[in-house]
Amino acid sequence: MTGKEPELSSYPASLPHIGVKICGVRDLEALQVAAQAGADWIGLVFFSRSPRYLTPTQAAALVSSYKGSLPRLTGLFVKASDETIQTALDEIDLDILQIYDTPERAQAIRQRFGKPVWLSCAVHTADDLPADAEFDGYVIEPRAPKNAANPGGNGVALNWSILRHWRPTVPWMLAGGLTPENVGPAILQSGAPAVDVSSGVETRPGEKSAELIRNFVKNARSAGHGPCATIRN
Ligand SMILES: O=C(O)c1ccccc1NCC(=O)[C@H](O)[C@H](O)COP(=O)(O)O
Repeated sequence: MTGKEPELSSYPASLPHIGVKICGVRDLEALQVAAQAGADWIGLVFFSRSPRYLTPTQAAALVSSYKGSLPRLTGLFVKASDETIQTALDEIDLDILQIYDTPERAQAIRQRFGKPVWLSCAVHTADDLPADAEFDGYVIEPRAPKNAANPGGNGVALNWSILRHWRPTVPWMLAGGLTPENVGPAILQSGAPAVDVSSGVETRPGEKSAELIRNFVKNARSAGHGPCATIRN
């Protein structure tokens, strides 16, 4: 596909609840549990250095082995070439492309593939928050630690309060270091309309826990009944 504007509304501006993305899903149990717990998106990591990596063929097989109603499928790409993205799309019908790259490159990907693009933004202070741009969503994450092999999935948390008064016109979600225990305070302190988790629902890198996924979704949704989250939705 070339030069197409994305048609899908990929994001939760209209969701009646706090949006939840379970990222780095690699097996059928995690997919089932996430879907049945009510996750809005699952993330599939197409970056070979990640412990959550799936080849496009593996990802397609995983998704087609689940017979229930699927959350939206988000594919994660790090500094990926058009060819890498096209290879994934040839195998699996991703709803959203989550891009770790420059805004310019992410914009080019959006135009090239005609899919909604979420730009992953590495943030340390409020000055790092992105200005409004032509994206379908932002994933706001902490900067990766200096020695990290991957730009995300590191279990490191942001100072959530820097987001409290941020009002982008583009929908966004909070990621980084979230767990079933801290997701409620994170939503209330940041005002995030949606949250994204990977290592916080794992027993070790790449191994998702059914119990932690269920608790994460439940606690995120409960936090959504608070006054701060109501304002944001
Ligand atoms: O999860 C990975 O291994 C990964 C690799 C390369 C790019 C992104 C990756 N993960 C992104 C995410 O899972 C989330 O967007 C986010 O960073 C949450 O991570 P965590 O702190 O582990 O909850």
